[in-house]
Amino acid sequence: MIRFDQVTKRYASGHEAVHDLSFELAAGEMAFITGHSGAGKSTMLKLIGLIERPTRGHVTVNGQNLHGLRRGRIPELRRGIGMVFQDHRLLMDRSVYDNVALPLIIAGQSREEIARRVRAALDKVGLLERERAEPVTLSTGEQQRVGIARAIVAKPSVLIADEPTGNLDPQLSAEIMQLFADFQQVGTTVLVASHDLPLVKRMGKRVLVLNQGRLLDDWRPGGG
Ligand SMILES: Nc1ncnc2c1ncn2[C@@H]1O[C@H](COP(=O)(O)OP(=O)(O)OP(=O)(O)O)[C@@H](O)[C@H]1O
Repeated sequence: MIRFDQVTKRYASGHEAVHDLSFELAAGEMAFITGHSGAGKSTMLKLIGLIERPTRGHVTVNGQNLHGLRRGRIPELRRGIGMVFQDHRLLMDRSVYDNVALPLIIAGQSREEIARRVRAALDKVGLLERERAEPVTLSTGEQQRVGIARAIVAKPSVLIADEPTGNLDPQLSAEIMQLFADFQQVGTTVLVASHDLPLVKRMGKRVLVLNQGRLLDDWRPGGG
């Protein structure tokens, strides 16, 4: 689960990117964040991953209030959160397998466990056959799938994604969004920031609309 209680984020520049934002995403729920460029979407996701801290208010992830979370406990929190970025941030000189294995290596898992989990993650994103490939030899859509496999390989209970389809054509974008919906089906809490309003609407999930850092609308399927 993810909860924001009256969260404001003012950057050192003085710019208020998020203003008095409150919402809750229940465990296993999926939502999109949409809004104009600069509306605060990335900032919201950064607050969840503790890449940024709020100026005011509280962010709670999986029942844990991040306010006052000691630095030493941040890695543990991050293990429970899978993050996907538009530019996927893959290591281009490593194989697909090594890229996906990275979070598990950092977590100190055994080789056998890593092999089992990496293959399960690659299987979920349809790239099992490409584990030895280098990311440069893959298409943009496939590279994004590797980024998603890396995000979910440690079985996080929360998955957040920032414009994961930004560079993809409509067909590939729809497939990637469906992949996120599939992770929700198995119980993951999923929050995806996207500009692509037509695609977001087609997915039929909850939509949080941001405008200048404020929550303008909280649309739920079925009008609930
Ligand atoms: N580190 C920073 N320092 C100062 N201002 C920032 C910083 N990061 C973001 N901002 C500003 O905060 C506002 C919100 O930015 P944010 O990246 O959260 O928006 P966004 O909705 O994700 O935009 P986009 O769709 O263009 O990625 C913008 O005006 C941006 O310039």
